[in-house]
Amino acid sequence: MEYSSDFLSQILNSMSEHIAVINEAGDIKYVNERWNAFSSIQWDDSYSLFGENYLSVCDKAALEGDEFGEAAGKGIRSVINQEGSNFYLEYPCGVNGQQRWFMMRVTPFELGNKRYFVLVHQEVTERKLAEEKVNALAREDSLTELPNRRAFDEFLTLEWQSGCSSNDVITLAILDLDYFKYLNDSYGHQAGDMCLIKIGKQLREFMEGRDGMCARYGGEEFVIVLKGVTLSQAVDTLSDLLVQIADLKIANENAPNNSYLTTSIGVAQIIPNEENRPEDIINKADSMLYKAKSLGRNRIMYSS
Ligand SMILES: Nc1nc2c(ncn2[C@@H]2O[C@H](COP(=O)(O)OP(=O)(O)OP(=O)(O)O)[C@@H](O)[C@H]2O)c(=O)[nH]1
Repeated sequence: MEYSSDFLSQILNSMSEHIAVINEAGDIKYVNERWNAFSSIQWDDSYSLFGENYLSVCDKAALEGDEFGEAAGKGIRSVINQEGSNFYLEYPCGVNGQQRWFMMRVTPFELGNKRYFVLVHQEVTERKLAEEKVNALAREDSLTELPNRRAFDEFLTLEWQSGCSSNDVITLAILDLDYFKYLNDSYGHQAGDMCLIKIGKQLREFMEGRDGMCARYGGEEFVIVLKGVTLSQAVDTLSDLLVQIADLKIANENAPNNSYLTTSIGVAQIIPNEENRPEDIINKADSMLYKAKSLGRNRIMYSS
């Protein structure tokens, strides 16, 4: 069955993707209506790039510091030079002041001994936003809405990497609520949950204006990373936090040490280097926490 060029062009124009075809030199030889419509929103009514060289457009963007322009130019050239059979790239694009995401796919074809390349730009904003949401949820503790252990591990690993070159000291505090089991047993799991939410709020407030992060490490354990502070500054400020938590006067009347909830804190400080690892500061702070617990709780112990 033969198709007229009108028939084929109607099909291409009915597609929601923005389609352009370039030759081996990168010259744009065809664009569909969606491409034109999108170009007119992005630039102006008359400009569609038709007749221009797409590789030059990418190179120009790259020169202006656009990393996606650079990646697009490299990827398209890799297909033209037959280093890869196809290429795709997801990239952000501001449209009417809104951030949108697109995926560009490059696929080659041959016609009359000439090689051409189809560039298909498909909008993927909805999927990208959904992915961002899932990623954010995977790093958040659903009860306290604090970053969770995964987020903390990622943060500490990144800080360690940058600390290895900057030689900046990292302070880690591990907080463990005292006799929390008694609180649960006395007032129920629901009350325990409410208490963890309150502690989460307190830690968020504590971190305001400070460089670092706090997270729920698990159960009734929380972590705080502080940057740019000396050990004595960290101990002073964390001692205040210890008092603030006690001042919440969360009832824990059956606890062996106090009639309201207290916390124990272990603090450690390390300058990251090639020989040490994030686990080292965790282990150090953890052993300080153990010491604080064994010395009677409701206290802070630290190690440089
Ligand atoms: N309500 C509530 N309880 C939790 C949650 N996660 C952990 N817990 C409770 O936290 C308690 C921790 O108990 P333990 O590890 O014995 O520690 P503790 O009673 O705080 O005693 P010390 O740490 O030795 O001072 C357990 O009763 C857990 O069930 C949570 O998300 N919600």
